Amino acid sequence: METINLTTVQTVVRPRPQQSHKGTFGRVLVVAGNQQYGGAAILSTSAAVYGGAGLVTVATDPINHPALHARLPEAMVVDYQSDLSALIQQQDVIVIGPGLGTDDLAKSVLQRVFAAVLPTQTVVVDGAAITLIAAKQAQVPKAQLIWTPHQMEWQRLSGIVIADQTPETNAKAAATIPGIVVVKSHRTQIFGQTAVENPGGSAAMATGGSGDTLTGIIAAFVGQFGYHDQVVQAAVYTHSAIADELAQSQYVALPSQVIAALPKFLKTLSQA
Ligand SMILES: NC(=O)C1=CN([C@@H]2O[C@H](COP(=O)(O)OP(=O)(O)OC[C@H]3O[C@@H](n4cnc5c(N)ncnc54)[C@H](O)[C@@H]3O)[C@@H](O)[C@H]2O)[C@@H](O)CC1
Ligand SMILES: Nc1ncnc2c1ncn2[C@@H]1O[C@H](COP(=O)(O)OP(=O)(O)O)[C@@H](O)[C@H]1O
Ligand SMILES: [Mg+2]
Repeated sequence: METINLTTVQTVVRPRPQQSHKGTFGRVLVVAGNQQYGGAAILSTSAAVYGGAGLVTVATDPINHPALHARLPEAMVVDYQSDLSALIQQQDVIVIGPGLGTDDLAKSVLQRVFAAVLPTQTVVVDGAAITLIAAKQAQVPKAQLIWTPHQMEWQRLSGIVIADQTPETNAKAAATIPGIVVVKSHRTQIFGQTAVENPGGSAAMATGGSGDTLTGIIAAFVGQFGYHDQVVQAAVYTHSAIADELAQSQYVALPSQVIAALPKFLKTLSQA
């Protein structure tokens, strides 16, 4: 399997056009975070903001609102149980699933969001959203989809047990699923028009919230650079390349540190 190539990443992340405004760089809605997993909502939303998305809103449980306002004043915050349909219409990218849970409330949020999504929008389907779809608790929406399962979620979605997940079996299963599939592991594989493996990342990333963070980076990249294989590849590469830099001097690469490093890393990439 070919690996993600740095030249591709540099082609995606270009300097920002000066004649621009916040609307130029994508509107992102993150639907995430139940009462237990507010951190997942904070990480995904922060990664979208620090990854350069122009306007970011998070729909989450009200218990998470004060923390979000305090940690991330750039983001707008709404109750995920409110009617989100008008808000959804305004978005370019919707992330759904990080820390959403799999109870009835999560199901109802997921079903209502999917019912409002437009075919021209990109939906990043992660975590609990994948688990619920795999359990046939929600239908796959007609949209530009990006799936980000870890190996256990991929097992649920594809039916391939982790021990049997190889580039060949994964590619075959991904071909039956609409959109781009990012099978996350210690060597993440990305299946779209092309199939590539991410050469980066390490055990320093094996800590809760790493995947939540990736969803926000992907959303920010699609919001700025469009829905393409190469854009998703660039997001996966960026996530692990920053963690690799941190891991040179740290035992763990904390997701919030990866997020904090995004603006500088992207500036350097854009100047290459
Ligand atoms: N701060 C927070 O609020 C956090 C919230 N989280 C949320 O918690 C929910 C449950 O997520 P989990 O992923 O823990 O639960 P899951 O039940 O989906 O999967 C975790 C299980 O899969 C196993 N596994 C095997 N291979 C794996 C691989 N390559 N990568 C990851 N796991 C692998 C793990 O050992 C574990 O037993 C998600 O919605 C997630 O977004 C987590 O992201 C942790 C942090
Ligand atoms: N040992 C490892 N080597 C490389 N990357 C890893 C390793 N462990 C985890 N990662 C990366 O960290 C992320 C974990 O995602 P996920 O399990 O969904 O995390 P969470 O749901 O806790 O946020 C993925 O991008 C995965 O590729
Ligand atoms: Mg996850």
